Amino acid sequence: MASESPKKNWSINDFEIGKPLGKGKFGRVYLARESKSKYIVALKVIFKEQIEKYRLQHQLKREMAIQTSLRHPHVLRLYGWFHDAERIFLILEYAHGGELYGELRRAGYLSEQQAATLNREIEVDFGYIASLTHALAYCHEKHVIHRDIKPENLLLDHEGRLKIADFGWSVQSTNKRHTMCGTLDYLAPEMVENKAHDYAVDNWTLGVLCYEFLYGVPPFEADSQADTFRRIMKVDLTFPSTPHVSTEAKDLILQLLVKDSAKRLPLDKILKHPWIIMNADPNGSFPE
Ligand SMILES: COCCOc1ccc2cc1OCC(=O)N(C)CCCNCc1c[nH]c3ncnc(c13)N2
Repeated sequence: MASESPKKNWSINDFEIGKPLGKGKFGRVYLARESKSKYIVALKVIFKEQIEKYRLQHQLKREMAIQTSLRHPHVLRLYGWFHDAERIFLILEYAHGGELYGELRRAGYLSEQQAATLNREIEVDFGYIASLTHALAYCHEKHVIHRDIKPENLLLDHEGRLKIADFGWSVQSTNKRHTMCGTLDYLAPEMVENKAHDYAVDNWTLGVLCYEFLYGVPPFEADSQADTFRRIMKVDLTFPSTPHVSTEAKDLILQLLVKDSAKRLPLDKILKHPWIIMNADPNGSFPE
């Protein structure tokens, strides 16, 4: 849409607003249609008062500049934005399948194929960990660390392909970062300690998500944030004795949930890990 047409000064009058798609920390997301082209989009409405209250103007500007510049099949497109007196509107690619979170909660946990590389139902290779790894490798190449990957920021398109949304906490990494952000469950030890951190925080989060896809709960879940904090700092990781999780899956998780960020399995090695290979399409089509 916006990528075809010349840059336009959009306004809310250019869109017909549809059903709400969900509510995030700073705004709601709506289904919407651009009136002339009938192009379906998601419109995220953020109240300026909220952004000003938490002094997040610069962060939001950085997030929008980052997400506009990213072009990857597993990164949700930000086509453009506009604002009025009270609100900022983000014009986004619409993910018809909604949040991966919903699918995980409905299923309880995912099969190893779906989590790793392949979803047999649609015979299309876009398993979540492989897709996420490709998307993160692309972001890291562009010096972007996401830092806030969690199931509610992972969306599914109409074919069930994963799309990462909400780069709200992402940063252009020039040097080690010192900003505290996000919920604790998915944060690496160096993040929860608010220490210097770099790209490897996203590798840690991949390990957390891999565990949660397979067991249905994040690895360091606890009754209080303080206890989650303690479990992350100790890397207090246990694997429930369930038959459906292979030794290879546990090996990959153990190679990602490593306290020393320099020792976490690099993204290119994840795609060559036996668990990814053994779950790849038996017809040999390797993950993208
Ligand atoms: C600063 O903001 C940067 C952009 O953040 C987002 C862009 C698009 C989003 C969600 C984003 O942030 C997270 C958030 O607002 N929620 C968790 C609540 C809504 C969940 N979306 C549900 C949803 C369903 N089909 C969709 N198609 C496209 N985008 C969607 C959704 N959501």
